[in-house]
Amino acid sequence: MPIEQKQDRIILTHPKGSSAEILYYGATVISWKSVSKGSSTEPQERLFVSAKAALDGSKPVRGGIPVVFPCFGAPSHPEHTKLSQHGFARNTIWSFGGIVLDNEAGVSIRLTLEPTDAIKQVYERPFHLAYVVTLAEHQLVTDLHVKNTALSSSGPLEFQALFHNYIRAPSNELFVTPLTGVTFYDKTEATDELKSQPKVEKRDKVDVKVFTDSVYENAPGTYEVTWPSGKIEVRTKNFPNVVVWNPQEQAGAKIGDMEAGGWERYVCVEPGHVRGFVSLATGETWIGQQVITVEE
Ligand SMILES: O=P(O)(O)OC[C@H]1O[C@H](O)[C@H](O)[C@@H](O)[C@@H]1O
Repeated sequence: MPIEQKQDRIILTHPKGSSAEILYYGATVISWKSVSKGSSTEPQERLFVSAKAALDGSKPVRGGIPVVFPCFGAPSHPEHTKLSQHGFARNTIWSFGGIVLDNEAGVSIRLTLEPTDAIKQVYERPFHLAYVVTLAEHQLVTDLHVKNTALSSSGPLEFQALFHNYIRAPSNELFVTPLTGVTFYDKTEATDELKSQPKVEKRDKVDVKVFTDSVYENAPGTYEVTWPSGKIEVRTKNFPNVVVWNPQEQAGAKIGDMEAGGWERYVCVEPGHVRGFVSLATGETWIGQQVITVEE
């Protein structure tokens, strides 16, 4: 069955062998298996999920593709003061919104989220989110549609959004490109003042062999993660920023739901709009998209 609805998740299966699993909790993609382009080997897992990750809805999933909305990191907007880090989209149960495609070009479903009672306690703005996950032979596509459903008198909806991709790859052997010359903010710095000082990326190939938490500003929008035996491309629309994060042991050992040495098995390459806010007029819809492709 190409689209199987279980109690807590949806499983997509493509006729050419790839598959994906999406939890209703957080609309979190927790598995994407795809074959390599030139080989007939079994489909391989392309995302990292910590063996210690909670998948029961008790906390955001440590791995896969959590959806970050409406704030990235600690809240900085006056309307977000009661929100927790990375907002509520990643720790709320979404609803099934239907099958979008079911053929060889793509197997695709939609999940939706509107303010729940719990969200209304901490966030006053009305909104409608639709998240479409599409599986192709060598590709996974995710689209987030944000609609401002408020009355016209309420002013624009201001939000941040990001796809927190945990890409499975050996972190000490990989490079993220092309980021040369791009301005970034280094969240590994010790003080807020240093964190807010722009730096310019001088490396042709960005590695994550040391604790890395960099927010690139006017980023090119298409990224490659390359390691000796593999390559993944992340192509994006409407996301001017990208975050590259790997805690290495220095910060990773302090993360309660990180498996031992987990930081050696992934890099987070997170396309988003997180410097400043998207400003969305009443009745309008904003769409952010990524296309992740296996290139080896
Ligand atoms: O632990 P979490 O709330 O899931 O956040 C995990 C990480 O997300 C992003 O990559 C941020 O840039 C990091 O600063 C943060 O540590």
